[in-house]
Amino acid sequence: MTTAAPSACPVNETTPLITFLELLQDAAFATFGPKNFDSKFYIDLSLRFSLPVVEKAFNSLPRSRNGTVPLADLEGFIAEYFRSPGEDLVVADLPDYVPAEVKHPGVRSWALEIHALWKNLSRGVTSSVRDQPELHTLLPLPEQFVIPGSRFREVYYWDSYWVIRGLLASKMYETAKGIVTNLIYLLDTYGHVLNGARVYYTNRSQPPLLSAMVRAIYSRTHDINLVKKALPVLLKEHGFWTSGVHQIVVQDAQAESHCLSRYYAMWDKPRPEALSIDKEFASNISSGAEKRQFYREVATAAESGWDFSTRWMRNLKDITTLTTTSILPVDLNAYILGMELDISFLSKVAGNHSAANHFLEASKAQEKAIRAIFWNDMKGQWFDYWLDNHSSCKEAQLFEDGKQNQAAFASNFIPLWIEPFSSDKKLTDKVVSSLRTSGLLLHAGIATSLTNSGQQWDFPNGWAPVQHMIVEGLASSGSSDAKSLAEEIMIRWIRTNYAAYKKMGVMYEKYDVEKCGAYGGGGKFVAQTGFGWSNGVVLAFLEEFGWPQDREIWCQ
Ligand SMILES: OC[C@H]1O[C@H](O[C@H]2O[C@H](CO)[C@@H](O)[C@H](O)[C@H]2O)[C@H](O)[C@@H](O)[C@@H]1O
Repeated sequence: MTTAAPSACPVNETTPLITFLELLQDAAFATFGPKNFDSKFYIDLSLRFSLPVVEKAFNSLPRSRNGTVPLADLEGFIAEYFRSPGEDLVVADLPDYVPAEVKHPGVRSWALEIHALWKNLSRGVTSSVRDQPELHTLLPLPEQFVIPGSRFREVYYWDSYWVIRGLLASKMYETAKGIVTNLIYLLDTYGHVLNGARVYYTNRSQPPLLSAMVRAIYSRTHDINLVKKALPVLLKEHGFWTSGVHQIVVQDAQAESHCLSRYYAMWDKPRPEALSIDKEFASNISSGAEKRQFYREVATAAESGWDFSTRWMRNLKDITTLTTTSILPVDLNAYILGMELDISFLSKVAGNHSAANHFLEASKAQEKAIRAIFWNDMKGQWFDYWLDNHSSCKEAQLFEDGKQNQAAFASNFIPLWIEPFSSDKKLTDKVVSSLRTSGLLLHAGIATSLTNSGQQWDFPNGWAPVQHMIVEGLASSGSSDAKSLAEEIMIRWIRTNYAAYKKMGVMYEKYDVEKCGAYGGGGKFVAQTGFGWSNGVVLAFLEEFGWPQDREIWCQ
C-alpha cells in the first residue's frame, strides 16, 4: 500500500484483499441483516487460499437481485475459504511474567487477577502472517504484543502507552520493549505509527505517545540501546505530525505566527472495519464530494482516538456535521509538546546535544503556541480551536477568540499532563478551580463531555486513560490543591471499580452496566479490567499512588 503523491487531500490506496473483503461484507450484510452485524469480523478474516481462488468461488455463489446469498451457501463458503478472526494470532509466552507481590490484604486478589490478565491479552502473529501476508489484514509484527481484547485483536497505538505503564508496574520490561519495537517497525515501514496493526489502519495514526513510551521504559531500565533505536524514528514521527496536511499556521493578535497540528486521515471512503455503519451515517448525503469529505472526517475522528464525540461535530445532534479536520485539538498539540521534550531528553541521554537543544527550542515554540491559541485565562482551560471548514495548510489563519470551542471536554485539561504547565503553580490553581466547577467531575471520575449524545466519547462515559493523564498532571504539580483533587478523583474512580469487581468479577466481558449499581454514571467509568489499557491504568495507579489504606475503600 503506497501513499499517493502529495496532494492537497492525500488518500492511501486500498489493497485487493480489502476490496474483496468489503464485497464479502456487503453480501453478508444483505444476507444476515443488520442485527448483531459487525463489519470488523469480516475484515479480520484471513484467506485459506490465494485471493483469485477465493474470489472465483465467491463469484459463483448463487445470488438474488438484491445481493443476498442463500444462508447455507454463504455460511458454507465462509467456513471453507476463510480462517476466523483471531486464528492468525497465537497466545504468546511471556518469559518475563512473574507472579506479582501485592502486600495490601484488602485488594490482593483483585490486583493479582488484573496482573494475571497480561497472559490472556498477549499475542504474536502466526508464521502464515509473515510468510503469506497477502492472505491477512493483520500486519506481520516482529515481536509479541498486548491487545485491548474483545473484538480488538490487534495492537493499538495509544492504548499501548497505558499497557506499557501497566507492564512496567508488573516489572515486565521485555514485553514492554517488544511493543515499542513493533511500533518502531510500523513507523519505519509506513512513515507513521498506525492506528492499529491492520492493513485497513494504514491510512491514519492515533494520538502520538511513542516517545512517552520510550521515556517511561528508559526511566525504569536505563536501556540506552532502545533509546538509540527509537530516536531516528521519533524524528520521523515528529516530522509526520508537524508538516504537510497536519500543520496549520495561526497568527495571533500580535501578528506572531504559531505552527499547530491537526488530525488528518489519508482516507475518504467508509472505514472497512465499520463499513455498514459509515454507509448508514452517510446515506443522506447526496453529493459525491461531500460524502468523500464526510468519510475523511469519520476516519480522522478515529485517528483522534475520540471516535466519536460531539467534540468534533458542528451540530451536536447530527453526526454528518463531523468536522474533525477543521479543528486544532488541544490534546494532540499537548502530546506533540510532550514528544519534543521527550526527544530532547532522550537525545541528551544518547549524547546528541545539538538535537537535544534543537528539540528544547521546538518545545518552547510549541508551549508558546498552546498558550497563545488554546489557553483561555478567564475560563482556566485550554480549548480546541475551530478553523473554517476545509482549511488548507497553505494560508495562515488569523486568530479569533470566538473560534475557541468553550464546551467542556476532558481534553481541555490534558496539557496539565505536560511538565511546563503542571509546574506553573499559578496556572495549575486556575485549572483546578475550573475543573472543579466544569461539571465533568462525577461520582465515578471525570466525564469526557457534558453532552449526552449517545456517542462513546461523550457524557456520561469517562475513559480511564484520559482521566489518568489529568490526574497525573494534578498530582505532579506544585499545588497542594491540585494534589488533593488528584487523590479525590482517583479514590472515587478506584472505589467504583473495586465495587464493580466485587460484584461482577475481573473480566471485561462479565461487566454489565445495567446490572452493576455501583457504576454511578456510565459503563466506561469502570476500569474495564480485562481490557488492555484499563488494566494498565489500574496497575499504574496502584504503583503510583499506593493503596490508600486509611480510606476504607476496599471494604465494600
Ligand atoms: O472499530 C471501530 C473503531 O475502533 C477503535 O476505536 C476504539 O477502540 C480503540 C482500541 O481500544 C481505542 O484506541 C479508541 O480510542 C476507541 O475509540 C479504532 O481505534 C478506530 O480506528 C476504529 O474505527
